[in-house]
Amino acid sequence: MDSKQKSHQEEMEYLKKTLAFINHEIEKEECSLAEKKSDLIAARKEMYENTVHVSTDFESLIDVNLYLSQVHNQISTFNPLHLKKLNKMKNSPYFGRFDFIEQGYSEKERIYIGLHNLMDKNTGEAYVYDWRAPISSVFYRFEPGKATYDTPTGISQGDVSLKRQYLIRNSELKYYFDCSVRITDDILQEVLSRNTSAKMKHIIETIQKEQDVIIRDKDHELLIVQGVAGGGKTSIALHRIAFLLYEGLDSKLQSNDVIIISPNTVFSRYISSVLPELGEENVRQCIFDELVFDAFKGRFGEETRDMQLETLIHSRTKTGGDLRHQSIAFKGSKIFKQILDRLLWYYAHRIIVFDDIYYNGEILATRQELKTRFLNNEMGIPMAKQLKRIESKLLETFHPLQKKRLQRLEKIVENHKEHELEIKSFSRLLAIKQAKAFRERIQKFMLVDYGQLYELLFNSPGLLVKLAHGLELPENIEEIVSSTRQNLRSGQVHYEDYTPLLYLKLKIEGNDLFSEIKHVVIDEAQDYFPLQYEVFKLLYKNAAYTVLGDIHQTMEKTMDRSVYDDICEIFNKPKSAKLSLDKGYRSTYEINTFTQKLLSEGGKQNYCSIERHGEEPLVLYQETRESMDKAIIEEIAKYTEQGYESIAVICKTQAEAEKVYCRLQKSVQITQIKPQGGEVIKGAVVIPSYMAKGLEFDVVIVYDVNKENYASDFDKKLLYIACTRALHRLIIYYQGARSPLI
Ligand SMILES: Nc1ncnc2c1ncn2[C@@H]1O[C@H](COP(=O)(O)OP(=O)(O)OP(=O)(O)O)[C@@H](O)[C@H]1O
Repeated sequence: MDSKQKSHQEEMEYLKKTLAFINHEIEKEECSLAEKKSDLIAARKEMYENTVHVSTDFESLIDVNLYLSQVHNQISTFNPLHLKKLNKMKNSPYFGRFDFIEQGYSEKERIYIGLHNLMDKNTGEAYVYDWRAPISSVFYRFEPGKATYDTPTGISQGDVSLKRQYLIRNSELKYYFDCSVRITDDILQEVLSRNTSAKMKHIIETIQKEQDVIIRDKDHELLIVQGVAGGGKTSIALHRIAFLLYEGLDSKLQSNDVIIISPNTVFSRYISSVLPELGEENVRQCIFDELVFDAFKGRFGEETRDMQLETLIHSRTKTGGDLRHQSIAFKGSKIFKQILDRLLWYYAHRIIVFDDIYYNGEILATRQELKTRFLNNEMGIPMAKQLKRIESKLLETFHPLQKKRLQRLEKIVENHKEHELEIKSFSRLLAIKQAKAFRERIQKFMLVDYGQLYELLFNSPGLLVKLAHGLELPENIEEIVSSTRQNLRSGQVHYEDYTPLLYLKLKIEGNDLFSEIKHVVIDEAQDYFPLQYEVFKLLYKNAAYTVLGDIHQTMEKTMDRSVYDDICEIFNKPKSAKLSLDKGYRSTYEINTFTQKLLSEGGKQNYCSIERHGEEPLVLYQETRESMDKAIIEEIAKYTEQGYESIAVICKTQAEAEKVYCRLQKSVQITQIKPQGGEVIKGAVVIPSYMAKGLEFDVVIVYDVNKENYASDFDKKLLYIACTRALHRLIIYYQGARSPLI
């Protein structure tokens, strides 16, 4: 037997042995779950038989409670998660191996890497190591030769003598091969050439070295990643969460302690399967719109981000379009944050007018005392809370006086003939009325409202400009102020006003929510303005942050890398790092080459494409809208027949998508992706460009890229986002004159 055959035989034996162990564990786990289930049923039955079902008697409620807590305990031990993990491992127990001789030892260890740890607790034999275990990092980071990895007690060194990859499916070894330098070879090529699915998939078998560095980073409280389109940012974010949950087992980091801020709900649904696939519970996901709407409790919030973008796209050619753009940029800027801070100062120092507080002829506090108490806020308590404290203190001194006041009122009433017979009741009535008036008098200057304060900024002539003294304002600030004033007066609060409103609310009222959040992941970071980051900081005060974005995928604004400096400055974490990902994994080489040309000269980036080849993108002319529809219908049929699983017709706006959908659906099976819809992104879909952000499709057909539709820089960005969604095929249609952007 030659060494190759011997090695093959060894691998087959190892797989057999591992599978036998997994089957044994599955059997054990099934028995244990069955036992727990019958105990649970018995406990419920016992509770049902031994307790009353309707009662007002306290004793019997205590009884019910005792039984209930027993049932709850049993429910909490009934956890099928481990069984699920084992079943996944049965399908594919591991995907990699390396042989390692730890420094100071002579024995070579075979380290097999898979989805989860698999260890025989009786013998201590480790069949498989979890891909997140410290030693597994060697697989992702080193070629054969010297290698190191972090352990809780320091850095371990050793020698890697072999590195091997496997494809095991349905418990069968399909193939394996030895790899040396990087995992960019056959398996990666094979994975990337597959068709996409309706849900995002995990990438643990082919994580690249530079991606692994980000996933396993534990040293930074703020990690910023600038990555090209398709560079794996979202994938990395999710794998990083899985890693942190694994690492955090000791520090009790749980899925509830982590939150992902996603660009929209379609995207949230798209990524929702990755963590469960990795055997972790899903973490909370939230979009910025939800954050503000929840905070405003229905007071503001008719316009969504999608609606804002639609308006911006449509208003390009209309008067006022530019003003809206400038207003959005200004209201999200660092300068506007400074103005809001000054507004808060101005309100506290100049606007709140305290009164002397009298009751029953005694002075409880002079206006000066109240003001000093209010401004002497060394602990930085939020304004509303500080006022509440002062109010409580005043009420504390007021309460004992109420009795005295009543006695005094009784005396006064006694002297009034018409109330002779009802001295007590009438005096009490008077006392209640006066107490109410007293409270109202205090509350007049104790209540501070963020909405009214925001209005004041735009309603008081010259106030904003005065507060902006020394700051650089946009040229058309007067127009921005007057249009905002008009909007606010007519009850229209635009999406760009939400962030400043929320900022004021959080500053004034403070925030006790989300204190449990320990890690925040912000994906599509380029979509947010500095003021939104200020809001994140106020919301998730104690959290660490992973921020991932691509400055080339902004929509309504232009951006450069300095945005990441702003983010660092805002979060102000002692340990932060900025990393880049320059390699695009999503699209073929030909599509990547095409999309890079869409970036404007100044916006060119270091870009490196994966060497996966496919057909050149097509730019096709159609004479009429009807012929364009017909051609698209034919393309969808053709690509569906060729086995492509997801085909997107990307339109510029929701309005255009709506119309295209209505026409196409008469001839072809197609779904329209709507902002709040629950559609699965599979088969053929119609979607507006901005909603396609973060998603990917086997085939992308961009609809009507003509001179009118795609002309401005803003349009160019939408076009870039649309085209970079394609994995295998990109087709661009236009009717009339071709857009100068392509
Ligand atoms: N190491 C990898 N192995 C296999 N596939 C990968 C790897 N890295 C990225 N991919 C694949 O590349 C595609 C793009 O990844 P992802 O969506 O995470 O990128 P992104 O940077 O968030 O893209 P965008 O900013 O354009 O939305 C996905 O299909 C993902 O599975």
